[in-house]
Amino acid sequence: MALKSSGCASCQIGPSILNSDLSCLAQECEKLVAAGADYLHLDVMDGHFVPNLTFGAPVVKCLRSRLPNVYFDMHMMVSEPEKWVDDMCDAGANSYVFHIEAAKNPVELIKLIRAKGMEVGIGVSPDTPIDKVLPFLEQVDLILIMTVYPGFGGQSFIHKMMPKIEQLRKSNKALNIEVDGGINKDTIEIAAASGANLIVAGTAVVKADDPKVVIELLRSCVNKFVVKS
Ligand SMILES: O=C(CO)[C@@H](O)[C@H](O)COP(=O)(O)O
Ligand SMILES: [Fe+2]
Repeated sequence: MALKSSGCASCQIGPSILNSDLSCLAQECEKLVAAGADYLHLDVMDGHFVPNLTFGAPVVKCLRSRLPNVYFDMHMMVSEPEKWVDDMCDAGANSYVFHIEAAKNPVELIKLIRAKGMEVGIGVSPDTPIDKVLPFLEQVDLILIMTVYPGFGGQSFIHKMMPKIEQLRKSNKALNIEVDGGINKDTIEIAAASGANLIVAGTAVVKADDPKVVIELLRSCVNKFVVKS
């Protein structure tokens, strides 16, 4: 799988492993892939940009050895995103999504990530206006719109982020717009109708009795809107 858009923003479902059983992460990842995940969304937190810690490149490297063909979408909730580009690339990351709030020089950072052969995304926290990323749309593979405050899984979806997604979709039909936070069977419709096509879902998928059913439900909902756009 690759995120690169080929003229239309196709639906892809990327479960977040943040709330899975971290004592057996590789099996949890394998389970999600078997359930139909298109990619895995890996949340890296540094305890500084966000008030939580998760994991870094060594864990990603171990997962890569167990899951050689799965796309790893790195959501880098870190204060110094330029610092981890090489390590994440060497560990086997496919995309590198930094937060606009943390980037001192977004243009240079985009170049650095591209030079390492990874796809590039920019994340936007809830309090950040969408205007901050508009200058970079042509240079990136995806924009990640946070629909919770970054830092923890299992939070409630913030509906008032939808105008950001609508504005992006209006400006570009082919842009990959990733939505992250509080996505479940009740919130997917509004996120998809607003224009999101890359769907991150943590709790709703990993805590489900049958993750496959939830992934299929999310996909069929998004596809209704992707086909129409
Ligand atoms: O980046 C984050 C949180 O900071 C997310 O990726 C969440 O981990 C998604 O989990 P749910 O909100 O779906 O439980
Ligand atoms: Fe995330």
